[in-house]
Amino acid sequence: MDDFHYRQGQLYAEDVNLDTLADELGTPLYVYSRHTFEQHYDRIAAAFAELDPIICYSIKSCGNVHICKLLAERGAGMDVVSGGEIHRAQLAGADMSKIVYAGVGKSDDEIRMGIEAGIGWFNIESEAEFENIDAIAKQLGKTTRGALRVNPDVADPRTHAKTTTGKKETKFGVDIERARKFFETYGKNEHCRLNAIHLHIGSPIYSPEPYVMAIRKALALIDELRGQGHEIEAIDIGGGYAADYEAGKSPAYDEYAAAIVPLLKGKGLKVILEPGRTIAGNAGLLLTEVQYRKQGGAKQFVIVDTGMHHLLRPAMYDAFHFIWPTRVSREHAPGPRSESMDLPALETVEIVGPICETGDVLAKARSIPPVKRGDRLAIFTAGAYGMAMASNYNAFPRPAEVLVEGDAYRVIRRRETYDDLVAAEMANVGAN
Ligand SMILES: Cc1ncc(COP(=O)(O)O)c(C=O)c1O
Ligand SMILES: N[C@@H](CCCC[NH3+])C(=O)O
Repeated sequence: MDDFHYRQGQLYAEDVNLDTLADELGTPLYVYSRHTFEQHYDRIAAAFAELDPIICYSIKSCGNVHICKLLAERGAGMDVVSGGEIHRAQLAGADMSKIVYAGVGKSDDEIRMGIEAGIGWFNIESEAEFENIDAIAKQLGKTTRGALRVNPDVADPRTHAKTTTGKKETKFGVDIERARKFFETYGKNEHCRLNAIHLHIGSPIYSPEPYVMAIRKALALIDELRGQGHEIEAIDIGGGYAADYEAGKSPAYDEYAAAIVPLLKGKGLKVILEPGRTIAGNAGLLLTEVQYRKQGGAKQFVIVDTGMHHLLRPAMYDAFHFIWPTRVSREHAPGPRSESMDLPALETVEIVGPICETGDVLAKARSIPPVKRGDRLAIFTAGAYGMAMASNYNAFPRPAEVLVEGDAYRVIRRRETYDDLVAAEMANVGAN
């Protein structure tokens, strides 16, 4: 059974009734299922088991320390993109040798932090960055490892322009031609040993084909480099595996694995994966309460107590999130989650938040069962890039996060207060 499911018309996370939870903890509230996190991690590990990969959970998708900890305890490494994420991984007790660190703008302090922590690989995005890492390692009297991020110039046509990273014209990585020169120039440097290739082509990638094309290009490059005497130990194939925003739209892990594993088997390469969304997406939802109803022209607005400040994806990428009340009548017990649900007595509404932006829309022209002030709605598949991208815009405190474990739950991040909003500003108040 899905960990988020309806029983007699009431929404549960595992064995916890979400209306009762909202009565206790208030809304807006991010709710995660521990079981879903564990299942997703275990399933992706099982699908790729033949390769014995390092699965580096991409912290940026949902970085709560408690979540990182439960995945680290299952053996996950971590994919990080900043010093702050290294800090989170350290607090979660992750094995530092299983940390990969990507990002085009790593600062000197962050590089030092990574080297001193003993991370597995820096995923290197440019020549200037490589030189800097090598120089800093030398100053510290240490060695580290580098994986060159190669931009294979492939993309999934269904991936939003703002989240595709595998095309030539993005800021990420270097193209294959430059990669050859990169190894020629830096392949023998000692302080940062360049011995791996990194790919990350975008997110979400809805079919295995773009991975296959990218990996084929990377393997051809690795053959060439090995032919020239370079030792290549690892290939990091990145993240991007889809989550079920709408039922049945994303491939199962086995489908990705069936296409990818045969390409990489027996190649003498340590394989690294960086899944984020596919582990966290369906493991979380955002609970919200209807504040008001309002008519505007021909539109019926349902105004809720959350919005783009807590879940930016609809405003930023026109992303679809299935939204449904926490209490429904039998006829509205949700069937397949999709944009076009053919059920009786639905109402077409705009679900909007309280932010002073016209773009603060969670769902446009969406059919849902009729709701009134005080009813609660669940915004599904919000575990990835939900709380992680939340802000305090308009000085709204961010929601609490709660982790459900069977019939129990733990608040893993308390709700912010108004004092939290100004805490970092208070030190010098009155000092000028
Ligand atoms: C380098 C890198 N690795 C991994 C990920 C995780 O992607 P996803 O959450 O889609 O698996 C991202 C984000 O897209 C990324 O930039
Ligand atoms: N943040 C994005 C995707 C980009 C992932 C980071 N490279 C999302 O919500 O879907």
